[in-house]
Amino acid sequence: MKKKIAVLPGDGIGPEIVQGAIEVLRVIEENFQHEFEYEFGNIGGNAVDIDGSPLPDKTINLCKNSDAILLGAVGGPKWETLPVPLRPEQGLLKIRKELNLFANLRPTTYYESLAGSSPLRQEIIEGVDLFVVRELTGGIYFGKPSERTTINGQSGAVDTLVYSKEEITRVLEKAFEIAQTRSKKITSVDKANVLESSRLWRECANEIAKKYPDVSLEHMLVDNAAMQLIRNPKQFDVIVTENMFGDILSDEASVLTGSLGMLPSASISESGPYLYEPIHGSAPDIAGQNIANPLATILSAAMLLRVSFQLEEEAAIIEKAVNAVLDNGFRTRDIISPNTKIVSTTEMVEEVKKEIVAKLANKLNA
Ligand SMILES: NC(=O)c1ccc[n+]([C@@H]2O[C@H](COP(=O)([O-])OP(=O)(O)OC[C@H]3O[C@@H](n4cnc5c(N)ncnc54)[C@H](O)[C@@H]3O)[C@@H](O)[C@H]2O)c1
Ligand SMILES: CC(C)[C@H](C(=O)O)[C@@H](O)C(=O)O
Ligand SMILES: [Mg+2]
Repeated sequence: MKKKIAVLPGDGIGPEIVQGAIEVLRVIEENFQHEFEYEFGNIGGNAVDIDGSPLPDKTINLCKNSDAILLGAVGGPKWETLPVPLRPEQGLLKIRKELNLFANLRPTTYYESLAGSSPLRQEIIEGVDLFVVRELTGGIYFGKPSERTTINGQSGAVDTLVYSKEEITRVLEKAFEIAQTRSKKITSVDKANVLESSRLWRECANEIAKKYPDVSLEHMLVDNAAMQLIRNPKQFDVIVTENMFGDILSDEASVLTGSLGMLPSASISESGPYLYEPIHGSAPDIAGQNIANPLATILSAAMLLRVSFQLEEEAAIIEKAVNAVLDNGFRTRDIISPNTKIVSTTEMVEEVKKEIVAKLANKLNA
């Protein structure tokens, strides 16, 4: 099968981790007789430098004409003082909006061998398996006005949190569908004690819940949810929430697995193409040193195979290989713990590739 993947490495550690994920995809191609075509595009700060825009038209066209998109991360100090339209993050927000990627799926899985890398006690995180569904194209990230202004003669600023019923409903529907395939429990997170948009969100959730009688719905205020995620994360299965709450809670959830460098994501629309990226950023503090953890991006590539290309076996073998590499004690610095072996980004990628090949050989010999 020939499929086209748009590859947007972005900034900071983006190119290093995306390179790793592509190498893993190539091993899958060779061993499963697939053919993927990779076409590269600029996004973020590098696109500002090269094309004068954080999301050039040619990148949008490339994405629209591909079967799936793999993205690294954008941003960095170099571009922080640019005018808003030229900020790297604007490129990311715009591609999400252009492709109508309204639901961002962020699974958080417990890895037994990483228990020692989490600041939380093993009994708290053991067996955690939660799935954040984050609304991605609405809310305070996109509401207008968003600008500097004058308030009572003083300089001020305004951002606008706005949601239509349709925007809320479609992401909630998606979350209920996902919950039906898992343990049939949803926690809808909001701030309905304060925000009108959250009260609408809660109403919509209650309405949709009637269509899914097999799924149990609970509501939780976001401040409590942030605390419960650390106190007792195993109470959660699917968490559905609006854009900014989902951004914050999913970074928090990554601590349960041991590191931000472990969490993949898929951003989906009604029609595709879908976009896959790690949940972390461009990590300027460690960029260019070959020490970043490539596993979140490799796991994002696995999600791409599963969700966009329906290649379940191929996705699963990548995930199993990642597990095995961790079990074998290989660690980038962010997940180091006693009695493990520190490896570089490229060495970690090599270990994952070796494990995939070894697993396939074992299967053949079985
Ligand atoms: N999706 C994206 O492209 C995305 C997401 C978040 C932040 N950003 C951007 O990234 C830049 C840096 O933001 P930040 O520092 O707040 O967040 P960040 O996620 O880049 O980094 C936070 C911390 O986690 C570490 N980290 C992140 N990914 C890692 C990995 N794969 N391996 C090892 N350590 C890792 C970093 O070294 C840093 O200490 C900003 O410009 C921000 O806007 C982009
Ligand atoms: C870089 C930023 C715009 C982005 C977001 O807030 O969505 C990031 O934090 C993420 O989680 O993908
Ligand atoms: Mg984020």
